[in-house]
Amino acid sequence: MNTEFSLIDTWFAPLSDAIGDDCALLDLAPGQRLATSTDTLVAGVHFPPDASAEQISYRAVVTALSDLAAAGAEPLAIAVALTLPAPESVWLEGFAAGLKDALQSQGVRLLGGDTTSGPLTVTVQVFGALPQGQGLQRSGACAGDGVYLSGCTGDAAAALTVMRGDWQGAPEHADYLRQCFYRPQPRLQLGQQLLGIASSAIDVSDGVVADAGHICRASGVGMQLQESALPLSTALESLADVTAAQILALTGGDDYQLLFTVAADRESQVPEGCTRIGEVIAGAGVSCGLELPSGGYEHFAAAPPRPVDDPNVSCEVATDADTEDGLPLTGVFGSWSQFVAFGFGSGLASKAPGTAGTALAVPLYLLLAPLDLFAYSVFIVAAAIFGIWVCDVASRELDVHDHPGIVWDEFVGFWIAMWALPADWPWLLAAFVVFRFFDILKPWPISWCDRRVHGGLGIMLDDIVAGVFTCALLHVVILVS
Ligand SMILES: Nc1ncnc2c1ncn2[C@@H]1O[C@H](COP(=O)(O)OP(=O)(O)O)[C@@H](O)[C@H]1O
Ligand SMILES: Cc1ncc(C[n+]2csc(CCOP(=O)(O)OP(=O)(O)O)c2C)c(N)n1
Ligand SMILES: [Mg+2]
Repeated sequence: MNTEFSLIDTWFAPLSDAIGDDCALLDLAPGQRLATSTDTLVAGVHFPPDASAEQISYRAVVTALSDLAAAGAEPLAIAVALTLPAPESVWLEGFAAGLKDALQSQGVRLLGGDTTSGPLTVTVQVFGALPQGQGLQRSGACAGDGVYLSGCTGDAAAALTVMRGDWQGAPEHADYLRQCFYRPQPRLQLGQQLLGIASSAIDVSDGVVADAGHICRASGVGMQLQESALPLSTALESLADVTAAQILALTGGDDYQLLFTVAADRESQVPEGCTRIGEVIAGAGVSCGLELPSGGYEHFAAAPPRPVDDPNVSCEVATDADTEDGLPLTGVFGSWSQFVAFGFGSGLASKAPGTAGTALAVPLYLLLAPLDLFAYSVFIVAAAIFGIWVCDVASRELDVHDHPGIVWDEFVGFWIAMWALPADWPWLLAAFVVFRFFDILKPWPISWCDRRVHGGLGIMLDDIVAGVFTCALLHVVILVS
């Protein structure tokens, strides 16, 4: 009978010489650093409920090890916590076989774990070693660095659609895609090779754009990605619509490739097989030629993005709306708050939406310029308070924080910049240039507002401060000249 302890003795103890005590002891060589990380997989959330036990355990181990790859650490050992509804021997045999396969193929020891009854859930903690003082992190990317991707993305997300029965288009690729989902290769060797080369790194679990966003937030930078540079597998290329394939490669998670940045003088050292897909820029957020309505997978998000419904036609992230250049128009114009937050459409510019929004703020300013200073001040305060609310509503509706197309903040920032300045062209031009300078380069404390303040206030505050700085600077110019 499979009770808790007999189950452990039967299925897990044979896989390890460290099992049996309250704690496992792991010796590290002198001068080494421990890298450790924990990840949980839940049936129905991380893998289809009908996945085999062998597929589940193998995938749980390799996806958890992927975090060591992202740190550049050498994998040493893992611990596995298993929650399962019933201790069925056949299932446990499969689970132990997948676990053994993963331990052997990845060269790690099983240190121990925990076994409980409940809904099927697998948690894997991984332990790795790094040379003293080294380790790749999400922070460290600098403007001018190249953005690189190891291998192809989008395949695991496409696999999910195949498994759901939503994609019949490419039966010859079905096995390849299933392998991508259930047996991703954690890029452990590549991660170690990147120590001393990459300025930042992350593994792609949530999706390229979402994970690029994690690097941007941790590093205080922005990224410009080129969708045409994305490597696509033959399976993904077989999608009739190349834009749908690119959106899948940008937003589909579960691929466990590495996304990393490299300073210009090290780019020649980037190992083969990695593709330059963009550049780190000053500012914040990730942009690309395609407007993506969602930033990738996030637990508890109102509607987690499902990659493809019918890839031969289009991509789900774009199918719930009439699209133009991949942008869901109903997503933007479906509510008046989005229409306003997107600067009456000016924020839809595919290049430099912030600058496009500021450009529209200029003629709007000319309409306001006849107001006396008191009325103008009241208007700006009202526009700022209204902006906090409307940007919050729009970003919640779109499920993207600080979408680059939201430019009401640029309107208000520019109007603040022009406060009490002469309404003629030299000053308009000066305010435009200086405001864009502050808003794009985000010197402290603008960068702090951008990263640390959230919601509608977070969207507005950095532009308000940039506007105040611009205004102050131009008034100093008036005083001294
Ligand atoms: N419940 C938690 N308690 C403590 N730290 C957590 C918890 N959940 C996530 N974290 C930490 O938050 C960070 C981001 O988590 P996550 O995005 O899941 O990373 P990853 O993609 O590498 O698994 C990691 O440093 C992780 O250790
Ligand atoms: C059945 C099923 N539906 C949807 C997905 C897609 N999915 C679920 S969680 C996730 C993101 C990665 O999981 P998370 O727990 O965030 O991993 P971490 O980033 O912590 O490594 C993705 C893309 C999936 N893997 N399986
Ligand atoms: Mg995690």
